[in-house]
Amino acid sequence: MAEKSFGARCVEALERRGPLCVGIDPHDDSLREWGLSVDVAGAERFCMTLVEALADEVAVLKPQSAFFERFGSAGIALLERVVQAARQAGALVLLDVKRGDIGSTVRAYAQAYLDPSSPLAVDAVTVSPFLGVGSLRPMFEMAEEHGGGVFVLALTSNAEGITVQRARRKDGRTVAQSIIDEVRTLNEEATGLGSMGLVIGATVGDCRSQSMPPGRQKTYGITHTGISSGETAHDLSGLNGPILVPGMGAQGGKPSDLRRVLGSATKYAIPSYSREIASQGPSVTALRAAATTAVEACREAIRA
Ligand SMILES: O=c1ccn([C@@H]2O[C@H](COP(=O)(O)O)[C@@H](O)[C@H]2O)c(=O)[nH]1
Repeated sequence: MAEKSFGARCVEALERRGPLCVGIDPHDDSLREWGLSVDVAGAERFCMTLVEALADEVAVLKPQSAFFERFGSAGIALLERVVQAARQAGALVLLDVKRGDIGSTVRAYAQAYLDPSSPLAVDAVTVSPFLGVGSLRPMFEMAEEHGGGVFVLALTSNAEGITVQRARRKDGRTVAQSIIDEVRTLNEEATGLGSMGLVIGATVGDCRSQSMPPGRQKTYGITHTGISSGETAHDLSGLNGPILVPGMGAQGGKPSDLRRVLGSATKYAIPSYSREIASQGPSVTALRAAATTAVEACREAIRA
């Protein structure tokens, strides 16, 4: 049993370091922009420079597993080194790996990422709920047991997600809302912030805001079918979990979107930038300055 839950560690990190996650995505283009070779050696230089610049200042670092997996076993070995270096320097590491499968297989994924004895153990992972949130139970259990966190995709930042995530169920809720509701239930017993989070892109529609005029609120009832494409009207009240907010920067999301998309749940938002911050490298000083600018803008937007 871990000493502290991921929720508690997340609160501490966000309070001490500010609301920011920086993605470690060794894209071909990013490697070239830094004058690096598009291979494991180039990716290693890229990732370790980001770790050197940011791991002792930024609350959460988020390696994107795909960019490592593409190099085969050498890429996975690099991912292990990056995770270890980032955690040693004090950042929480959220592995963006979006796993999901039948429960018995999810258990193996949970062992891979959330069992502290695994070579690839991280603080938290992203998971895909599209085989049913219930199929992810072994991941939630492993997280509870070892103080890990799980971020469930609900409203992703890409436009293609809309057709699936905003589809309406027979009970009138969107698929996304039903995922949000299941994650809310998982956090019900938590003392302090729960460890089960959501992924909600900065580019999605407005949440169901308590500050909306009453006349407008009515249109967001669960049986309503006329929500425009700009309003997902998701209800995050009582979630009591952290929310990873990708889509910031390169995909067009801005700090001023946080309130619109998350409403009062903005308190535990973790806005996430990958390419935009990396584009300021390879200078360590410039990377730090970019992270400082981003965290200050997000902090200000969350406070507003
Ligand atoms: O809804 C989602 C979920 C995950 N991502 C991931 O975040 C980064 C975004 O990179 P940028 O360079 O900041 O656009 C990337 O790893 C995605 O796989 C997301 O974009 N949207």
